[in-house]
Amino acid sequence: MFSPELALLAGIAIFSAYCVSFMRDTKAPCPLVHPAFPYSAICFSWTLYAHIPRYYYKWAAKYGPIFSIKLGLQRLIVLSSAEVADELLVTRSKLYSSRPDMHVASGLVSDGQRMVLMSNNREFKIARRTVSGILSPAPSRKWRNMQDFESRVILQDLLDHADTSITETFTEGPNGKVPERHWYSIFRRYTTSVVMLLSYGMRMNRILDNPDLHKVYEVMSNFAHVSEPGSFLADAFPILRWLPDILAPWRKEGRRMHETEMGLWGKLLKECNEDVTKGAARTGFVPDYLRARAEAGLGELPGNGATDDGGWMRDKFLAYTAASVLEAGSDTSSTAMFIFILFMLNNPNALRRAQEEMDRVVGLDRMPGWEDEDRLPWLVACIKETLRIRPPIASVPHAVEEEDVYKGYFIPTGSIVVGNIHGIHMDPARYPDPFAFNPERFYNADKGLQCNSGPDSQNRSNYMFGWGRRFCLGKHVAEASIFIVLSRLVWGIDFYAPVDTHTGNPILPDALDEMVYWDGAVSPPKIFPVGFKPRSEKHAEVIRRSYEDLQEEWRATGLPVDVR
Ligand code: HEM
Repeated sequence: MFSPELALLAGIAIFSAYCVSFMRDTKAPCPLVHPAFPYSAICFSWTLYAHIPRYYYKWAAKYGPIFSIKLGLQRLIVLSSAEVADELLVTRSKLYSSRPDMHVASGLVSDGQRMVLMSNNREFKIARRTVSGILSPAPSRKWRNMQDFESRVILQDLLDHADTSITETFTEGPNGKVPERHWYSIFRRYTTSVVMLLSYGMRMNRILDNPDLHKVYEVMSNFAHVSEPGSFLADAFPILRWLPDILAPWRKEGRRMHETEMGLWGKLLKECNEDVTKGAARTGFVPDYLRARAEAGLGELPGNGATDDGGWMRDKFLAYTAASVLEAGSDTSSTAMFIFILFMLNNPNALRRAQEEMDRVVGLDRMPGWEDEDRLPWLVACIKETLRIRPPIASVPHAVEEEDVYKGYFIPTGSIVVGNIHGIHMDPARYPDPFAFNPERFYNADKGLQCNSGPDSQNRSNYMFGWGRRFCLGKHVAEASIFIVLSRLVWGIDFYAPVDTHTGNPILPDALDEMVYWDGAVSPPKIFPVGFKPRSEKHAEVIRRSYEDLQEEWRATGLPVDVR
């Protein structure tokens, strides 16, 4: 996204070098100013702009729980202690619940209809309320049936996959594309299928030769790319938005991407509406919504936004709200799973202890279920520690709707306020010896994964789901997925890294090395080879039988069987 703006770079680089500095304010004494800030020079190169989030937690260690950076005309305030983030993003959430103005990603690419990027306006509140209706604690349990089914598919897929990721050479595709035969694709199919089921009542029943799945990944990957901070100068310098088309290549590109997205999200909605009109028994957020809308006499409702009367979402708004659920729920959850596998391989004693606990509590004859969660405290502690030490999302931007003063710091309207999740998780006051992978800090025989991850601001084991009025809507679905998939993995599958034939050591990325992870809002580890085999013949038999039975269960629900 950098190249279309090259022509403008030279002049703007000089301007930005001037602009990139720690915040200077006139209204209040501003201890946020660090004139000696050594990183200003780095920011001279605009290409490094997008990489800034990876430095937040390091800067927090140096500059404290609240500091600010000025990037172009944007002011970024980074919150790196749980107390400060809770105070501003939760207690004062009335002021801090908007999103930064992303001209290209939100305005051009999403036509202003993408919920996750919306400011705290009427449309956003309508979307959030509607989506809560399917994702809050009670309704989210309804999807557990599908999470159970899809997690059984993962186990069979991993057995079939075996050493493929070790014996074949895989390289990461463009835009972080995952090769479809790599083991990452098995977990990604699961998470994408779960969100497709709950959004549209559709499943992704195959990985290979599945253009629909690839289309979803392509659109999600493009969107992730355009919504990264620093992708477009027009986001940071609003004056550029006035340039004519010939000098504003991002405009054409943004509109083109909007057409591509509507080719997917708009098409899914249209097909769903046709099914619902024909009386198909499809269930999920969108089909259920369309049925309710039709019953209210609004079968046809093209256009953007919501109706004045009743607040019914029009078609494009509905399509993008479902897209937001798909985008927010897919790669986030699979990233948590990849990170768990990486840390467990780096900490074999912790993994062994989790397997021993599993054998004691669950045994060989059946897979674990959610009812076992409270009886698997060591596994739960390992998952919690993984999510603490390397959250799938490192930071989230909110925007300030009205100026505010906090402990003498003046916070102007429009500032971007970043909840530095990774920084908070590395706060030694909260988590002593934060760089040590130590599940003991969460080991508690009485509590399951569901405990303490929010939104209760006083008592949280992690901050990966964000804060306040923008707190992740999919927390319950995500935690249920993470537990069911990882518990079944630990129960039934031995996973291992390839071994260096000369040294006899495992070939494994260092889970604590920053360079091992992709940049971006969601940052999974770069692909790495892992092999999978059943922990015993008995485990293999249970997995195979469960997979065969499952095909009948899919038929009974009217959903397509797995195709391999
Ligand atoms: C491990 C998995 C997940 C993580 C780490 C995660 C994390 C987050 C974070 C950090 C935010 C922004 C919070 C803020 O601005 O303060 C968010 C928002 C959101 N998440 Fe999740 N999420 C996950 C899974 C899911 C799932 C499975 C779904 C849906 C089924 C989902 C739906 C959403 C939605 C719709 C939003 C937008 C909320 C808004 O803008 O108001 N997430 N998530």
